[in-house]
Amino acid sequence: MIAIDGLNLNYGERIVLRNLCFRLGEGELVILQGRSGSGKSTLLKLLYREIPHFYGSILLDGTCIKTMPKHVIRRKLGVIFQSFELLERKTALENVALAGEVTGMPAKEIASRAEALLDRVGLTGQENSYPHELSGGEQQRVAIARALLNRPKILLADEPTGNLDGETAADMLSLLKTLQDETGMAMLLVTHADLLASMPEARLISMENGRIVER
Ligand SMILES: Nc1ncnc2c1ncn2[C@@H]1O[C@H](COP(=O)(O)OP(=O)(O)OP(=O)(O)O)[C@@H](O)[C@H]1O
Repeated sequence: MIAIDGLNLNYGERIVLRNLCFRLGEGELVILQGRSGSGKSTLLKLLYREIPHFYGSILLDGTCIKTMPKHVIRRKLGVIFQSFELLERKTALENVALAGEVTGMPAKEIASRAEALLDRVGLTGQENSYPHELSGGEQQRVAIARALLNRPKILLADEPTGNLDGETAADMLSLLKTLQDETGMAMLLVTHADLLASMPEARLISMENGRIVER
């Protein structure tokens, strides 16, 4: 589903990714670790095209991502961030709905999917709350619902529990794992947390010297 070969990326003089190769298969769960500043977020940003320029090859379902319109990538890839990144002036439901608006989904379908997803992540009754009225864990649940609205085949999660306390973080990871099992999507999870115990089936990789190393 994702095939990366010979990926190189510099920020000025700083070489971040060097000749990186990586494969993510259908339904696979991969945990990416590595030192701060090693390039983990950069790799995810390249995948969802927040960073448009790079040297090398990134294929998504066999197609080079440089040739794919952004809305097509958004349909294939869901993304969750450490800082949730919800729009403050929009309600939980509106934040989730946005993901369907950018990919051109019909309004009726957006509404029914968004409500079902908020329900699924445990936010029934809070559809009309604004982000500042929600706890960190609840905001991350909204972000998860938003990431799943387009039923992506791949979920990218960049430190999704970094801003949550230990217990809430564990709940969030268990929710992500359950949703992954239910949907069959692949998941690439960047995290510092020690998850081996809670996700024993995960493939563990790390970013070292600009490359991916299997662990
Ligand atoms: N926009 C940018 N301009 C210049 N340098 C950048 C930019 N973004 C990231 N970097 C640098 O690229 C390197 C990799 O950053 P990246 O955020 O990918 O690391 P990371 O592994 O995700 O780190 P962390 O675990 O701390 O989030 C770092 O040295 C960082 O300072």
